[in-house]
Amino acid sequence: MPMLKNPAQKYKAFPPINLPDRQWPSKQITKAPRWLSTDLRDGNQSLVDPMDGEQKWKYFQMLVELGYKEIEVSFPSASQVDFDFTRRLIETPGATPDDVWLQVLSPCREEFIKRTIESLKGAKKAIVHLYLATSACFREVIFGMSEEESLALAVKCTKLVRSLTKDCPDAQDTEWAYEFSPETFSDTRLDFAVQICEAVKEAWGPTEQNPIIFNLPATVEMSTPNVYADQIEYFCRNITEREKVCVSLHPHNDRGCATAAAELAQMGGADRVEGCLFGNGERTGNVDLVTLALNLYTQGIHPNIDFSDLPKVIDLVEDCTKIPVHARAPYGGQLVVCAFSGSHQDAIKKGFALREKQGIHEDENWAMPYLPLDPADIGRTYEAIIRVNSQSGKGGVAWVIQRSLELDMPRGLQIAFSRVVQKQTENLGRELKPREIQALFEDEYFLNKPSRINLVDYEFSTDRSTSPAPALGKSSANPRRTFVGIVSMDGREHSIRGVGNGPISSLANALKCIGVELEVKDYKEHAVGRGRDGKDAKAATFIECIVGGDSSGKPQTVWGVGIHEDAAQASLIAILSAASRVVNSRPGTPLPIAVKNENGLAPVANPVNASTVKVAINGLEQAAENMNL
Ligand SMILES: CC(=O)SCCNC(=O)CCNC(=O)[C@H](O)C(C)(C)COP(=O)(O)OP(=O)(O)OC[C@H]1O[C@@H](n2cnc3c(N)ncnc32)[C@H](O)[C@@H]1OP(=O)(O)O
Ligand SMILES: CC(C)C(=O)C(=O)O
Repeated sequence: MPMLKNPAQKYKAFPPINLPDRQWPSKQITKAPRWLSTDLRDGNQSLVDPMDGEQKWKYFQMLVELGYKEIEVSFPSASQVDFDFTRRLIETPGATPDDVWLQVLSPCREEFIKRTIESLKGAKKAIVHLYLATSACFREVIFGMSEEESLALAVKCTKLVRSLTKDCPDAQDTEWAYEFSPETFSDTRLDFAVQICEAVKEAWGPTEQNPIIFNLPATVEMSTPNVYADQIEYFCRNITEREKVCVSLHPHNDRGCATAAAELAQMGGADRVEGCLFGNGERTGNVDLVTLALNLYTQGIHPNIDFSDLPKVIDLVEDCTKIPVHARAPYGGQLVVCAFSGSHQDAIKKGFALREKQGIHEDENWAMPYLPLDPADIGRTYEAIIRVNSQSGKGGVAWVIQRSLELDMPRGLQIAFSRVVQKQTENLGRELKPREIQALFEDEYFLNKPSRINLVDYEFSTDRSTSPAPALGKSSANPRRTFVGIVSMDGREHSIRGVGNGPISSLANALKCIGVELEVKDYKEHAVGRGRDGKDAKAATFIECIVGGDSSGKPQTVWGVGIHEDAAQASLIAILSAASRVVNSRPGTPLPIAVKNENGLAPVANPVNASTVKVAINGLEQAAENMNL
């Protein structure tokens, strides 16, 4: 059947509440409400496979650890599992902390109420919760009961609970509280909701110290959240002896507005909120207690619930409910602290850099583009924040390399490497994981494998008679340097020689002998790793080179990266990394090399083996001492 052309013939708009002097819109939430977790009741009753005793046990312990002080643990008259679970919580020494209230639910039926209260025998603190239909729809459809009959039943059952609990001489070991839910409050004539609660209040006889809980459920969410807030404010203003009443909310999420409804209704005067972690519960679920708590937290109000290790909570909830937390669920969803898109990544990276630069302590002043909460506060790692796919830009790639290798890439290198990543993400048609990006970087710049070109042995000499010329980062007073050495390329050794203003440029010049023409354009270095006393620190060098020209004759930019304990060696490695990339970019591998031995040095033909590599390293270490970059 198609959707109706005129839905008004079937569905009626929810009428607004006549409350012209409503106060809640200008109120602010300034403290955490009393929380009631109904994960083990409303959450559990809506699962495909309700939790068994062991799962409920684990879940209860987690709720206690998180800081919940009121927990609806069961519907004891419904099943033996629920009854036995309630008994286990009471009978197992230490299972229920002294400051935790066990709440149980029962319909307004005498035999069910008796069984329910039987399940609570010996509890330290217990809340008996009854519910009864009060809305016209529910009364008429479920019971065929008038308002008067409904009120009479509520009073009768409340008196029964009272006689079996706080008035019962045998039940004095327990501190009793009572909760009544007019169902569905949000669709009940407001004056009747107040009237039935007045009657129930009188029947129970609450005190200021032990107020009666009126839980006002949006059993089915039927209106915009402002209407619920109006209803709650109306109730709070009209119920008498307000100081003896705790007004509780129980929003469901049929319209997807449960969080907003709970927040606006607290502004309307409510004291307490019932819900489930990650919004589990009937149909679209109960209001999400995680969202509510962390919404408060990000307003600077501690919710009195500790979500420092949210991933652990998610694991247990998913394990017990068999319902995965949605990837986009507020705060907990896998993707909610991740940025894939370039501009988001760029903003977040800059935000973290600024925090570091300004020396802002991790516990202070959070002002981060796109991230309303510091992921570290809820046990989420920064590694997961920026993820790289084809929508990502240089900022995200740079973030990953920064966090994995501690390399602060120059902007030009970020741009160059992000093209490599982009190509790979498009080729694979998927996200690249940080370790894959790291591997791609190490591979691209020869950080974890030998370069195509390696130094076997070499030395520098200084020619003080040569007139000085400005060199990169050098004073013009520097003498000319000559590089003479042996490099291996694809297993063949070659003697090379070059001159320049310093070691970098003389090596670059020498590489012409093997057909690689590089002009060093820019050079940056920084320390990596902060070992004690800087001892374990390494130098990372980034060198930007201009290469002679591609087939169209256009000069190309090539970056090389070198990392070494010694800064001088790091820069030579960076040059070789750039040179190897030039060689790699040429068609055919290994290359037929046109060796230009312009200095008259004969190529050395023996291939590289382990011992020559060792010689190369020793040679580099020795040479470093003499180097003046
Ligand atoms: C909004 C909520 O979440 S309320 C909580 C809902 N949770 C549950 O229902 C889970 C546990 N429930 C159960 O195990 C069963 O429904 C039981 C044990 C409570 C009752 O089982 P049964 O007697 O077989 O009845 P059934 O499951 O068909 O429930 C409907 C009956 O409950 C009655 N009922 C519904 N709500 C209430 C209430 N608040 N007070 C009294 N009776 C009620 C209905 O009128 C109906 O009675 P009828 O059979 O005389 O017409
Ligand atoms: C029992 C009541 C509070 C309930 O679960 C509801 O109305 O949704």
